[in-house]
Amino acid sequence: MWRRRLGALLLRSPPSSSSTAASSCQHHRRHLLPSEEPLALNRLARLFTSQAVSDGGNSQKPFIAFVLGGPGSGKGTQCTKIASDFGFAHLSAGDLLRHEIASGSEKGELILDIIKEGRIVPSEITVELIRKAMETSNANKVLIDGFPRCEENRIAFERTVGREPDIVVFFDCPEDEMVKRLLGRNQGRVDDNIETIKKRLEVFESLNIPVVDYYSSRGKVHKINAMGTADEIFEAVRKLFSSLSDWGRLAVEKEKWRAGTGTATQRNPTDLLIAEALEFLDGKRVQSPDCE
Ligand SMILES: Nc1ncnc2c1ncn2[C@@H]1O[C@H](COP(=O)(O)OP(=O)(O)O)[C@@H](O)[C@H]1O
Ligand SMILES: Nc1ccn([C@@H]2O[C@H](COP(=O)(O)OP(=O)(O)O)[C@@H](O)[C@H]2O)c(=O)n1
Ligand SMILES: [Mg+2]
Repeated sequence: MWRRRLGALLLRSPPSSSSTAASSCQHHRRHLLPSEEPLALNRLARLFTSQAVSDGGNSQKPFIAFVLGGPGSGKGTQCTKIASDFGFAHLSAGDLLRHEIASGSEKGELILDIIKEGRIVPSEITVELIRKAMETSNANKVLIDGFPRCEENRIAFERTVGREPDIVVFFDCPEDEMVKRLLGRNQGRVDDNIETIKKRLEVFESLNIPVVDYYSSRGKVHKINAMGTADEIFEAVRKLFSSLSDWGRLAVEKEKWRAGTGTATQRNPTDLLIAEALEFLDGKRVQSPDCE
């Protein structure tokens, strides 16, 4: 039985319902470059797991996922679900900016004017809000929702925080669907009107898609088709994060095994299981007679 379960786990391909941007992109095909290097899944998964089991959230180096997509593509909705099922802190750049407006600060007035016009707030303001929120949350896994919106955002983040994200999740949604969702959002937002929405869509195409292309060329983008119900979309999202978590556990076992717990003569069923995982992770096909 354990063998059958292991076989099923091992033979499952790496994230399947999402895809790296190199594969078909229904709504933004023309923008996305093929990945220059494949996503280093083992390394990524190991990092995901080691952060997930780190000691009480004191890690200095959280696992960072940027969550991108056009306005109304469902970033916020999906982030809430990921945070609740996978233990991420959810930092929404837009929410941080709106809190700053609500605080009545001088900066808040400038931010309000920019948001009303659908433009992008200066990077130093947004990056500083995100940096503080990361520090305060002290989380070991962080979703940064709606950021970076432009190359300037991206460069400012990487300079200030000193690193790139571990993955980028991109919600791919057709424009007419985004407009429909935004007009129905009904949260009293100053920017959910048709005039500002048009401007936001232009800004998305001209400034945000280049950021997706950049991370795509770095092999970091997982594209999710954002059409369907929120629950259907979350099934694809769940598979992506579950794969990272499953593969991460196997990678940890591999390291333990390599550290010397199993020799050929001492193998018990657990050692065999780990040996199979080892072979698979090393890129060899596992002979698993209990599975098809
Ligand atoms: N899959 C979906 N189908 C229909 N409506 C959705 C879906 N996902 C989110 N929504 C709704 O669309 C609006 C925009 O979603 P939101 O998560 O705020 O998107 P974003 O953060 O990308 O702007 C919200 O009113 C939300 O309830
Ligand atoms: N990185 C960011 C994120 C948001 N913003 C501003 O905040 C507005 C709302 O962002 P948001 O992420 O809440 O919007 P949605 O895409 O979720 O609808 C954007 O249109 C920008 O004006 C920004 O300037 N820089
Ligand atoms: Mg949002």
